Amino acid sequence: MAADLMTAPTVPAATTAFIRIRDVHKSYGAVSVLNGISIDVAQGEVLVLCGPSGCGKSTLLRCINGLETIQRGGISVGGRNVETANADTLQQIRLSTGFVFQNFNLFPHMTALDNITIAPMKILGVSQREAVEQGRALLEQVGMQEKADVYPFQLSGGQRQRVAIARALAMKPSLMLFDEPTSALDPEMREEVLQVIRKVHHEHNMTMVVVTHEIGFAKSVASRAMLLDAGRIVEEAPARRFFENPTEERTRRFLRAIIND
Ligand SMILES: Nc1ncnc2c1ncn2[C@@H]1O[C@H](COP(=O)(O)OP(=O)(O)OP(=O)(O)O)[C@@H](O)[C@H]1O
Repeated sequence: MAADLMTAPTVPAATTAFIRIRDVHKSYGAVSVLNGISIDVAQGEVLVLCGPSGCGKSTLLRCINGLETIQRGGISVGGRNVETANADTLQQIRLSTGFVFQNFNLFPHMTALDNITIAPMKILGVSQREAVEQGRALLEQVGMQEKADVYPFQLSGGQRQRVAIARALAMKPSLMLFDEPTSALDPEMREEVLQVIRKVHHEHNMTMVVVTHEIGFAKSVASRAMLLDAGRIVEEAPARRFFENPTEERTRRFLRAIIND
């Protein structure tokens, strides 16, 4: 017994990487966009990704769920290798990853509720009754229960984004990727969407990678933050330290620029 205890692994479960990114290189033709990115994200961790326009943030998100192929390196999600995955595995990785975009991408001809129920019914084979029940519960979770039968054009930007988050959650993802989810919104609407993301993380302990320049949000939710510049990691640190006391001059300059923006 004592010997077992002494030889028991000492690495805590929390350090197990849910996303493992190793030396990733990605280019579009002759243009190198990601130049050797390596980072792990643990289960339940929130990683905030920031950096100047064109530095490769969206490309990295798309590589994580296999929407883009990489030229070198490796990415695994939940123990599944993305770059060597066959079509079935790739489909599983994508289905278990919720992707929330800057511009919502809701189906304009469908109500809020139909936007949420369509994929679980068509892709997962969930019955209409169950999908509607679950859809209404998700609308309630994002504070949109009154708007189930309303079309996207009748909603504010913040409300559309909350429906988009509920739609992603309807697929019961184990990972959520957010690509600048609040940058198309005015300040008041930003806060309502950020609250919903905080709540989702809190209630589901979901692993998240969030491209955002919302410092207050990042400090309150993110475990870690990272600055990308020209496809390279400039700095990666616990979120509070990253935003309050960064090591790199490039990070300090970037943070000053977004604060003054
Ligand atoms: N499909 C594509 N084909 C060719 N070049 C692309 C493609 N997608 C992105 N790029 C280029 O890759 C670079 C990185 O783009 P990406 O969208 O990842 O940057 P970003 O950091 O998310 O920028 P932003 O903050 O402006 O959204 C840019 O120079 C962009 O023009």
